[in-house]
Amino acid sequence: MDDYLSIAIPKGTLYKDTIRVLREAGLNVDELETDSRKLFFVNEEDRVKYIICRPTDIPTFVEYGAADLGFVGKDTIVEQNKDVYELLDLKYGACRFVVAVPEKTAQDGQWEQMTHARVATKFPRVAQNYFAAEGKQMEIIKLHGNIELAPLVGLSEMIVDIVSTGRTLRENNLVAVAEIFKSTARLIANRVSHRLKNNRINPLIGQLKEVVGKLND
Ligand SMILES: Nc1ncnc2c1ncn2[C@@H]1O[C@H](COP(=O)(O)OP(=O)(O)OP(=O)(O)O)[C@@H](O)[C@H]1O
Ligand SMILES: O=P(O)(O)OC[C@H]1O[C@H](OP(=O)(O)OP(=O)(O)O)[C@H](O)[C@@H]1O
Repeated sequence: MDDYLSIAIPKGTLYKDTIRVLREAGLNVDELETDSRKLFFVNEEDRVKYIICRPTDIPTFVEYGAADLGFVGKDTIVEQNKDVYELLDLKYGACRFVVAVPEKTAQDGQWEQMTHARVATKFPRVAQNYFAAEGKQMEIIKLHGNIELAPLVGLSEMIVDIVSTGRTLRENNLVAVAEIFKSTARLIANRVSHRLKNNRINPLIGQLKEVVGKLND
């Protein structure tokens, strides 16, 4: 194990806020702000390696130790249930897991009687656990995106998905009928790195805590 700290950064929705908190925590992230297609950067001065990943792959990189640390949504952590250590709630990337149904189904209360409906989702474990706890045996249909499409075209009766502003649901005539849990971005660590690189990781956690505290004042 070398003395570099490797950090997995999610592309997409969480990218900008992640870069921002790292910069404010004192790291030089200039290279990550260029319009580049490079997926791996090394900053020799900070002795940090940056790995640019798909958000859903972050827990895998961290679990295997390809990255010591990762930034990822709580939704993804819960869904994947990997053997990683959750260190910090970063507060940004706020969204909610909901069950949503077509407006009409919500209005006539039909969805509450449904015990064997089809549920489209990107998060089968979350959906399965939720409905099991409700005593409902739904058929979970795994999709990889644009989940809101499923009820519109008859693929499913309902969906389990994350909602932030609610715009996507509204524009597709869907209504949230139950909240499963709230999610924000988290800092996760590989279990071995967390022990062996604590001299690098602990100061960064301290800095990040301060940054997150300030951003939420
Ligand atoms: N609309 C949103 N508002 C706030 N946070 C969101 C929103 N959508 C997603 N997130 C958060 O950002 C994380 C990454 O979402 P993003 O849409 O960038 O990637 P993805 O398409 O889900 O991942 P992948 O490309 O690996 O399938 C989510 O897991 C969630 O925590
Ligand atoms: O409430 P809103 O602010 O409209 O945001 C919610 C949307 O954001 C996420 O989609 P994402 O952009 O991750 O795309 P995806 O459908 O491919 O997962 C989520 O799956 C919703 O579709």
